[in-house]
Amino acid sequence: MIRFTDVVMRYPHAAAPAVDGVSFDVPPGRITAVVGPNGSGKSTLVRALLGRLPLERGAIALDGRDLMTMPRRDVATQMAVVAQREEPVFPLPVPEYIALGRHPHGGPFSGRSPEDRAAIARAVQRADVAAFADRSTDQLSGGEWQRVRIARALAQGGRSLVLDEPTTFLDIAHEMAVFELLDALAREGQGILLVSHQLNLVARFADHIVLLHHGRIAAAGTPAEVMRGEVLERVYEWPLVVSRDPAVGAPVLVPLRGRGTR
Ligand SMILES: Nc1ncnc2c1ncn2[C@@H]1O[C@H](COP(=O)(O)OP(=O)(O)OP(=O)(O)O)[C@@H](O)[C@H]1O
Repeated sequence: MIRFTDVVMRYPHAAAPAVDGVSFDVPPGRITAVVGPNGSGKSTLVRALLGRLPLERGAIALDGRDLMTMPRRDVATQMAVVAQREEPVFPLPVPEYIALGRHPHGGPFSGRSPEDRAAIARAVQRADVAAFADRSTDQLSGGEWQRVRIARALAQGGRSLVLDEPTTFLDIAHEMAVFELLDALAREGQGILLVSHQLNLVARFADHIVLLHHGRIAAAGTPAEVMRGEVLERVYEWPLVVSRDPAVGAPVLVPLRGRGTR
């Protein structure tokens, strides 16, 4: 489980914190989604998990241990992260890139043990990237690269999986496949932390939604509790309505045309 407790984060020389007093849990067996407008602090929380930015205040615990002082290799065996952006410094064959996910688990031959090979094969199958196995990472479309990065995180394994906008660049079928995959992983017991702008899909798949606004939690709870028109309209500063989609039985947000017109 990942636990954020009163987390405050500030970029160097910034007047205001990017994350300001945020507390929530990412328990096993659940999809916890963090949503909010551009610049609301979502990726900054992920940067903390990656150890890229220190906390000004508060704490982040990973399965009860202080994440900020844990050896990064220990962190990597328990939590896999698909960051928002990542360009490989040099091209790698796709299977070798995915095998990097096994690196924290072993020594110099990591990626080659029977256990590693099984984890990699399963990740390739679940992320549906077998078709790119003979390519290198610089020969992929944006969506294909995204899926290969998800495969690397699945190969890495661990009890927690963190994904920052994993369906950017994906077409409808592959986007749905990723949400279905996250749902399956959660039902198998993984704790999923998902940052996404896809509010309607989040409302269908997430168990718990944390809505950030200017670095603070504007609302948190079940999709029905957070997907309320007046809350979302205030946070996103755009006229919208929230209704219930009879086809899928989940709240659905419809942005309206033009500011102030209904
Ligand atoms: N490297 C940085 N240096 C200074 N300020 C930054 C830096 N990265 C982000 N910020 C600021 O911190 C705040 C939170 O940014 P963050 O990237 O966490 O937003 P976000 O919610 O992930 O947005 P988006 O939806 O656009 O990805 C914003 O005000 C942003 O301008």
